Formats: sequence, structure tokens, C-alpha cells
Amino acid sequence: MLPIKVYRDGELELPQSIMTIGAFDGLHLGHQALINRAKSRAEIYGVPFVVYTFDPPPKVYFQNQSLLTPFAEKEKFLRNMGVDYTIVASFDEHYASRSVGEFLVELRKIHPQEIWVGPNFYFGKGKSGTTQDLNMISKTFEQPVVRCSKGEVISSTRIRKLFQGNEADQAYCLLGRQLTNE
Ligand SMILES: Cc1cc2nc3c(=O)[nH]c(=O)nc-3n(C[C@H](O)[C@H](O)[C@H](O)COP(=O)(O)O)c2cc1C
Ligand SMILES: Nc1ncnc2c1ncn2[C@@H]1O[C@H](COP(=O)(O)OP(=O)(O)OP(=O)(O)O)[C@@H](O)[C@H]1O
Repeated sequence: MLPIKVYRDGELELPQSIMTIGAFDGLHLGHQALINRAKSRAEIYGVPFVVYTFDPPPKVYFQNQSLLTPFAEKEKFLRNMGVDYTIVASFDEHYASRSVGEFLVELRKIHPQEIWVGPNFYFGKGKSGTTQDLNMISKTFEQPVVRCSKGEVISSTRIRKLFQGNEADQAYCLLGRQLTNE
């Protein structure tokens, strides 16, 4: 059974919210900066903060990449970060075929005042949806990219490669912690 305040896609309805969307595999320092930023906006407005995520992450499903953070761990981490509601979409062929318009209809159910995403965010069938599309239903903001001290962009892909290359210490640095499932 899912813990309280975790909803399947399409289930949750709210009169107001601030939200962020993403796979968030690893919940690395870039993800954490985005989530903290959106959370602080929700606190300013005094409205619930919602994270919309996918299980499995689209790249794990389509590109067979390794999973960094199983959903139960992700949910716990998000709860500790002060997320009020987590929406989790079971990501499969059927879900991925949903259009940009269908996804926006679903998001409207939680009436987001602001949507926060990172750089190069795409969604919907064939990844055809952009932040301009999100702007049609809510003001959409982009969190600036977070880089590591060497200047490289932090990403789940990079962290997976570091683990595969036995550079776990560097991976933990980008994650901001050690992973319990490693
Ligand atoms: C309704 C919907 C349909 C999607 N369809 C596809 C798809 O056909 N192919 C794909 O690679 N990703 C698809 N995605 C996943 C997105 O490309 C992307 O991974 C997701 O929006 C999370 O963003 P992030 O990867 O930046 O975290 C879809 C996402 C949504 C919400
Ligand atoms: N380094 C970063 N700085 C700021 N935002 C980021 C960063 N990395 C990802 N994001 C944002 O976090 C959300 C979730 O991204 P996603 O899960 O695709 O991360 P990723 O690390 O780029 O993953 P992958 O390498 O598997 O594509 C998206 O809105 C994305 O733009």
C-alpha cells in the first residue's frame, strides 16, 4: 500500500498548489536545488507543494539505464524535504503515449500557481511538450542549472556513469550523500 499523500496520476485535486515535475532519479544536488526553490515559493504563498514524478524513471524504462533511487526511498526523501503531496505516474508505453494536452488537463486538477522545472525540460508523447506549453496553464519558471565544483552539469546520467566507473566517492559528492542501496 502507498503511504499517505502519495497519489497515482489523475487522482489528486487541489484548489491551489506550487509544483515541480521530473524523474528525480538519485535526488542529486541539482534536483534538491530545484525542489527547495519550489518549496520556498509554496511557503511564501502558503499553498501545498506537489512533486510529480515517474516510476520507473523514463530513462530507466526506455533506455534501460540503472535505477539510482527506488520509489520507496525517493518518497521518503521527498517527504523529508517537506513535500506535501507526491504524484507518481506508472511510466510505461501506454502512459508515454499521452499527449501534451492530456497531461495539461491532468495538471489543471491541482491548479498550480507556479510550475518549477530545470533546464531542457520536455514532456508528453515523443517529448514534444516544452515550458511554453506549461505556461499555458500556469506561470512556469526555470531553475538555473547546478554544476559541480569542477564546472560540469550534475545529472543522474553522470552519476550512473561514475558508479559504473567505480568512482563512487565522486558520485556521492554530486548526490550530496551516500546511497543506502549501493
Ligand atoms: C505524458 C507524458 C508522456 C511522455 N512520453 C514520453 C515519450 O514518448 N518518450 C520519452 O522518452 N519520454 C516521455 N516522457 C518523459 C519525458 O520525456 C521526461 O522524462 C519527463 O517529463 C520528466 O522530465 P525529466 O526527464 O527532465 O525529469 C513523457 C512524459 C509525460 C509527462
Ligand atoms: N543540475 C541540475 N540543475 C538544475 N536542475 C536540474 C539539474 N538536473 C536536473 N534538473 C531538473 O530536475 C528535474 C528532473 O530532472 P531529471 O530527473 O531528468 O534529472 P537529470 O539529472 O537530468 O536526469 P538524466 O540524466 O537521467 O536525464 C527537471 O526539471 C530537470 O530539468
